[in-house]
Amino acid sequence: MERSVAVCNGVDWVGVRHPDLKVFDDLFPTHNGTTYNAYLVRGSEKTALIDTVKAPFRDEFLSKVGEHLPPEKVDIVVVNHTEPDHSGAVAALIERNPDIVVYCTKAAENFLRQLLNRPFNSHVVSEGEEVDLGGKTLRFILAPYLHWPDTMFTYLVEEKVLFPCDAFGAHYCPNRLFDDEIADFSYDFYFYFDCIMRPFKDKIRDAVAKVEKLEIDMVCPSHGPIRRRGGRDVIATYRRWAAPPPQADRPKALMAVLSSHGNTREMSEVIAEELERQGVDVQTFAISGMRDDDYRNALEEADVLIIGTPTIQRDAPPHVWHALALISSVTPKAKLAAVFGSYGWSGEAVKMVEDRLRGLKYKLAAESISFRFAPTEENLQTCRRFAEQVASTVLCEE
Ligand SMILES: Cc1cc2nc3c(=O)[nH]c(=O)nc-3n(C[C@H](O)[C@H](O)[C@H](O)COP(=O)(O)O)c2cc1C
Repeated sequence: MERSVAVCNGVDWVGVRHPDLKVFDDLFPTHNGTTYNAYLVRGSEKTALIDTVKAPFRDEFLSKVGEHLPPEKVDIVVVNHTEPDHSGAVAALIERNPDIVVYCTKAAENFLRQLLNRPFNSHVVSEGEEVDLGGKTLRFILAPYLHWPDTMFTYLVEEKVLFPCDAFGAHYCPNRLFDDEIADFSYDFYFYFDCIMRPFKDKIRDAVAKVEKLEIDMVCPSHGPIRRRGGRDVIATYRRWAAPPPQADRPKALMAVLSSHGNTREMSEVIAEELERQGVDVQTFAISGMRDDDYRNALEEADVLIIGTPTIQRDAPPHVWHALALISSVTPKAKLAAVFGSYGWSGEAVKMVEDRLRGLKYKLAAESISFRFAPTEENLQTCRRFAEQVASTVLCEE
């Protein structure tokens, strides 16, 4: 079994490696495995753990803690975030020491009640609150939605070390622990941001503003290498990746269209032309051939999302559902949408897409329109009025 690793004065890594993991949370591919990082901080009077590990790895984790002190002697376990890959061994700590105190946010305390399903001692922290372990001061920084509502960061004042849980992390399992000992892993660092953090760009900006003020020598995330060399850099990188969309002179419409026989496309062309005439820039994507990333970037700059879909097999086509599924993977600039399309006989798709957008908390900029097969001149005039209505709603929202 591996041993713990000294991080800095009074701090040891007591986490575990999971190099064989192929898919994290049954959701995200992890080509280079991951680590579940946990840290032991020892003051002259008290000892605290910062996060734990996934439950199946609890024995290895407890054995690493045991190199320093019996696990039942740990006074505090700081739960920066309750997701089971970090809180999975809290139950084992409570079993060994029912007096241990869980330091966490209010949301985390609520979540832990349902995750642990047993009584536990807790201390709900407030923004900037500190606990003195005896020459080692832990300060708590609330960072809600990075990436759950419960999240906070912990800062070790004397050593200038930030423990930001999932923020600034990476699913990457090298055989050494520190960034200055291993090869470049910037791809995995970005991939992690993209999968986990990107839907919360506004929250990232809030959290980054708080930690940028701190003196930082090291960033110790809960997954992947410890940043001994590039702590400040990763914070600046997050600031850049989470920047608000650039200011534009005219509002932007993202029009995503699928059209088997050209009927919905014909409608889209008239709608785009009218939107441009009304002062709205239009970026059109052919849904079936687009690159997801181009469309995701466009979602973060668009003032309105317009979906054009035919009805195929009494449904919207799978590519259209995929385009809708991608919305929750980013931070859309606006939650305004419109839907149109052609159909043959039953025409379910437009209404289904409209319902899905409402479920994603979008507001409709205009009443949806749909026509049978090839649009007539009259239908195309309705498309123009639809575009006028969309443009007027967008311009009012500006
Ligand atoms: C494979 C296939 C399945 C279809 N299934 C339906 C359907 O279930 N209900 C319906 O109203 N129209 C259905 N249609 C007809 C199309 O919705 C219609 O042709 C429409 O005008 C296509 O618009 P587009 O050219 O923009 O793709 C189907 C068309 C295709 C090619």
